[in-house]
Amino acid sequence: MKICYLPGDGIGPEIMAQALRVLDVFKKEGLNIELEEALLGGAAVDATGVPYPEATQKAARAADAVLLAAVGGPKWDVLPRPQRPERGLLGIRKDLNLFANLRPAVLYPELANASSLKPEIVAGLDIMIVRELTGDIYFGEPRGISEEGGKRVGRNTMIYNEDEIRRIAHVAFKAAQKRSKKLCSVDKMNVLETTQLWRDVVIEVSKEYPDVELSHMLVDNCAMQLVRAPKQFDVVVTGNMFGDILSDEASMLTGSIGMLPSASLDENNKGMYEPCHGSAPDIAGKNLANPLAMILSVAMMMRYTFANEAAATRIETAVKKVLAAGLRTGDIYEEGTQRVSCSEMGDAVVAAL
Ligand SMILES: NC(=O)C1=CN([C@@H]2O[C@H](COP(=O)(O)OP(=O)(O)OC[C@H]3O[C@@H](n4cnc5c(N)ncnc54)[C@H](O)[C@@H]3O)[C@@H](O)[C@H]2O)C=CC1
Ligand SMILES: CC(C)CC(=O)C(=O)O
Ligand SMILES: [Mg+2]
Repeated sequence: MKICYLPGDGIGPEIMAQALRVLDVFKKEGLNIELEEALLGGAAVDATGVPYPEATQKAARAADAVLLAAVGGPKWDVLPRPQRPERGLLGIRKDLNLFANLRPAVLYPELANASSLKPEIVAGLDIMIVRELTGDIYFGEPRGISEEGGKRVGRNTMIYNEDEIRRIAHVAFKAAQKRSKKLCSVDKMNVLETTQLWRDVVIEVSKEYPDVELSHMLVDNCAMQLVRAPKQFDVVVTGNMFGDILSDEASMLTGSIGMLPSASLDENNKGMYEPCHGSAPDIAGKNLANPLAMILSVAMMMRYTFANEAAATRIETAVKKVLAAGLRTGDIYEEGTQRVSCSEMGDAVVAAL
C-alpha cells in the first residue's frame, strides 16, 4: 500500500498524526504500508511558493492512495488566488481526476444527543452524498475579478458537460444498487441551465438502472428537507458546489463535522481520503480537534482503494468502541461523557484496535 500523506494546515498535522498512528497498528501487524509525506496548501506555499508543488504531484501520482488532512487559513487569504491553499486542493483533485466524492453521513447511536436534530428524527441516519468533484463553478472558466465599465465585476462560470454528469451519475446509481436502491438527484433546474442538463443526463443514465428508484429535488428544498426529515434520503447525487454545502449541513445531523470522512475517487478507485471539514484555524494548535473524521477516512481508504474490508470494519468498530466508552472531543461533548483531547482520542482508537 503506497500512501502519500499530506498533513496540510491548521489542525491538519494534529489529526494526521492520529491517522498515522492507526496505520502504524496495521503496519506492525504486517500490512505492507509504505508512507511518503508531501506538502499541500499553505504549508507548501510557505516552503515552495506554490500550493501544489511538483514534488507533491510526483508523490501523489506515484501513490495508490493519498491521505489529506486539510488546507487553508487566514494567513494565506491575502495571497493572489493561484497561490492560495485551496487552489492546491482543487489542483490535486483535478490532477488525479478525482471526480467522485463520497461523503457518508452516518449517525453513531452514541451521538444521538450530539446531533443538531432531535434523536427520534436522526436515529439510524445513514446517507451517502455523492458529490461531483472536478467540475462546476469551482473550476469553470472564465473566472476572476475585473474592471468593467468603471466597476469591479466578480465572475465565475457554472459549467458541466454531459460526460462529466454521466460518469458521476453512474457512480451514484451503482452506490444506490448496493444500498436501498433509492437515489435522489439534487439540482436547481428551475433556474440554472447547467442543472437542467444535469437532470436530463441523470434521467438518461437511469434507464440503465431500472432497479433504482430515481427522484429529483431542488437544492433549496433539499437543504430544508435535510433538517426536517433527513431519513427520507439514502443516496444523494449532486454537483460540486451543492454537494460541498449539503455535506457540511448533513454533518451536523451526525453530531459534528469532525465525524464526517470522505473518499474522492477516480475511474479506477485510486483515491484521496480526507475529512469533510477544513483546517479549523479557530482551534488549531490546541490539541482540541476531533480526529475521528480523519481516522474514518483511513477506513474508507482501506475499503475503496485497497479492498480491505476487514481493516475498514476494524477501524470503524474501534471508533464505535471509544464512543461507547464515553470519550468525546469538545465538538461532540455532552454532560456525562468524558472530554478528551485530539491525541487522547487517538490513544483510545489505537487501544481499541
Ligand atoms: N478540505 C479542505 O482542506 C478544506 C479546507 N477549508 C479551509 O479551511 C479554512 C477554515 O474554513 P472554515 O470555513 O472555518 O471551515 P472548517 O471546517 O475548518 O471549520 C468550521 C468549524 O468547524 C469546526 N471544526 C472543523 N473541523 C473540526 C474538527 N475536526 N474537530 C472539531 N471542530 C472542527 C471549526 O473549529 C470551526 O468552528 C479555510 O481556509 C477554508 O478554505 C474548508 C473546507 C475544506
Ligand atoms: C476548497 C473547497 C472546495 C474545499 C471544501 O470546502 C470541500 O471540498 O469540502
Ligand atoms: Mg466544504
